[in-house]
Amino acid sequence: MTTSEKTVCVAAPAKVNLTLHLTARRDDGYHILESLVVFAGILDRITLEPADTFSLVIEGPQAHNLDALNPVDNIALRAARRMAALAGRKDGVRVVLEKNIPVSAGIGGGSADAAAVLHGLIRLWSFYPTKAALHELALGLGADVPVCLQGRSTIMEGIGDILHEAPPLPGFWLVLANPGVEVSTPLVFRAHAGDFLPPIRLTDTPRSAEDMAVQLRKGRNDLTAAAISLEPVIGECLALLTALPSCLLARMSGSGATCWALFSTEYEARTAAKALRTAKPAWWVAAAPALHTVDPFGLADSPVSFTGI
Ligand SMILES: C[C@](O)(CO)[C@H](O)COP(=O)(O)OP(=O)(O)OC[C@H]1O[C@@H](n2ccc(N)nc2=O)[C@H](O)[C@@H]1O
Ligand SMILES: Nc1ncnc2c1ncn2[C@@H]1O[C@H](COP(=O)(O)OP(=O)(O)OP(=O)(O)O)[C@@H](O)[C@H]1O
Repeated sequence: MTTSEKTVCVAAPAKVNLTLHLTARRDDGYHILESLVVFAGILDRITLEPADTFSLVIEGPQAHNLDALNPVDNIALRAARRMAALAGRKDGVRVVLEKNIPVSAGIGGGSADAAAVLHGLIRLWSFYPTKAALHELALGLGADVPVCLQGRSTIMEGIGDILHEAPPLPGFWLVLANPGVEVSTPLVFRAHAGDFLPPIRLTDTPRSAEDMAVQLRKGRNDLTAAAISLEPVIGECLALLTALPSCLLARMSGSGATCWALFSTEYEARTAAKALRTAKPAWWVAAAPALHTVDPFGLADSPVSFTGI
């Protein structure tokens, strides 16, 4: 655990939607969805230090993509302020964010950061809100924050607020590829044609990565066509991932543009990632294991870099 007397270090792993079925649109514009979510060993890292005021420092390979954002609008800082309000605290916290996850990429980087801040402040402040209060705070920050807070393979329903434990899943590896375009989640939802089909769930507990891929193949990401209509390069990304040797299945995550390819082994995933990096040197490409249960403090301490490089 990277917790000294004065600082807490927390991991914020990327979220990956293995399926994303939209089943309805609410009057307020939000969509009812059903999604099988896992986490991948690609992380932002957050360090929290006690301070009189709230401040944020962003570093790491993806930091420049947040340069234009006013720090007070950063979801990590918003999460900290709301937690302080819930705790009735008058002091602040200094947040250091190591940004490794691409921004506006469909793999929940901001949501993961927010969830990590909440975990970290619970520890730093020894403040234990009720489960209901914490869930409400998380959902108020964004639809993906509750699942990130949960930090384990989950079937997500409602607008992202209803969470069920996923069936036991096998170990597997992912290659994540982002073709270098930021995609706005609201714009992708808006571009969705509005046809709703029933969700396709895993029928049996998958015995292997291959078995899981066979079952997932019947499932969908219902935002794919909308995202491709906004950024056609996502179609190319999916085609290249699908064609990688040993790839069992490729799909888009969330509202894109990041797509994933599923592999049985680390060796296959790393070999495929290397080939894709050679073909597309300007893209962000990472090989990562699926993490079925996230220990946000233990993972932050991991000697493995988990930064996607
Ligand atoms: C698409 C997913 O990434 C799947 O995991 C999430 O549902 C999106 O989660 P998120 O980025 O945390 O979403 P929010 O920040 O709450 O919402 C951004 C925008 O996405 C759209 N949105 C989001 C979630 C949802 N269930 N229905 C929606 O229509 C809304 O237009 C909303 O204004
Ligand atoms: N800490 C943060 N990390 C990333 N984006 C942030 C952060 N704070 C605020 N944002 C803003 O949030 C928006 C969405 O960013 P994020 O990287 O979370 O998108 P995403 O991966 O598509 O999320 P999701 O998959 O949950 O829809 C961007 O406009 C970005 O400027």
